[in-house]
Amino acid sequence: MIVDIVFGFLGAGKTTFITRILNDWAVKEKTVVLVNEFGEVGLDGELLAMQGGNVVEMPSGCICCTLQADFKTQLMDIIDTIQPERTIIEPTGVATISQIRSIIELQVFEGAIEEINDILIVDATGFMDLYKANRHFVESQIEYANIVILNKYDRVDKRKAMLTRNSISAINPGITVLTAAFGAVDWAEYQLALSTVFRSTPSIDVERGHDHDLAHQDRSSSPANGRKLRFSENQDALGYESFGYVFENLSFDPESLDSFFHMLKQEAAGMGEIVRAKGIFQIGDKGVLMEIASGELSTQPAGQVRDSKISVIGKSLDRDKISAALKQCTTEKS
Ligand SMILES: Nc1nc2c(ncn2[C@@H]2O[C@H](COP(=O)(O)OP(=O)(O)OP(=O)(O)O)[C@@H](O)[C@H]2O)c(=O)[nH]1
Repeated sequence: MIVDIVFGFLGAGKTTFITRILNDWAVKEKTVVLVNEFGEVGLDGELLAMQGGNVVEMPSGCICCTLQADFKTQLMDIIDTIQPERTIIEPTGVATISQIRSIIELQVFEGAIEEINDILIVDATGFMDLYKANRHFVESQIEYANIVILNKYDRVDKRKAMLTRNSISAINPGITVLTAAFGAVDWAEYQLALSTVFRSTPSIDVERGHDHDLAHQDRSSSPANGRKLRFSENQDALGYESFGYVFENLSFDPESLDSFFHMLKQEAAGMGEIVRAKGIFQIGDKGVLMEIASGELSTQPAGQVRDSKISVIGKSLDRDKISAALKQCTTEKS
């Protein structure tokens, strides 16, 4: 089995790239996608399953620290029961890649896993700011990567693109950097880059990147507002906190939702510093996916939605304000 670890910061485009692998590269049948999300309220698994992917979800924790044992068991289970040719792992946007590698490289997987590819998705629009704010985290990601996909290339000018490329090369000289918009790489170029990777043990100090004692503390998980609204929250060592809601049997008003997401995006609205937000909502008999990533709001149809849900990640989140504003967007399902 080949294992592809598709990692990268929150909202960089990991799910978008994996969707490309499944749809454009025609590897769907023999591939399992193992998804681990930052917040307890996960959406990526559902979105990938909508694409017809064979998805295994590991929400509420991080496979690089709190869920290490579960991750090992899950991987063994996938190998024993599904026997795929390829397993694509999408860790949380704040995961430490070296910890994930150390599990996959355990003796118990010897013989079952022939190749491990570390594919880093970089958001070209936000890389320089992220690097300034979290230097060690970014350096460890780039030093561990076999290949970097510089995504969101459609949203940067030539100067910024060049600056970002140069910074990546300065951290890991010789690493292949492929550019992409919406994860669309040239598969021949991609495969060639992976086949020529020199697989050595990275020389980074793994303890630098991520404090595992502090990482992803689950602060509480309590039911709120009865049957219709389930609430959960989570905190990470990089300083990001997350919380989410699952809305059972509620429909949403599209205009109120649109205003809510516009407000969420503006720090001045007092809801906190939002790094990532994504939600799928039922609007009448339709579903809609609304997201904030790299400061951009996007909305697209999402097919049939079972339960509406939202996950918000950022700093200094005002949960009361956010949840009050969200409640204003709901309507009873007819
Ligand atoms: N303009 C632009 N938007 C993109 C591109 N790639 C992804 N997006 C959008 O960026 C947002 C985040 O993409 P995802 O693929 O969900 O990112 P992710 O890394 O899986 O996000 P998390 O799992 O939440 O960390 C979505 O709204 C995508 O449609 C791109 O190349 N250009």
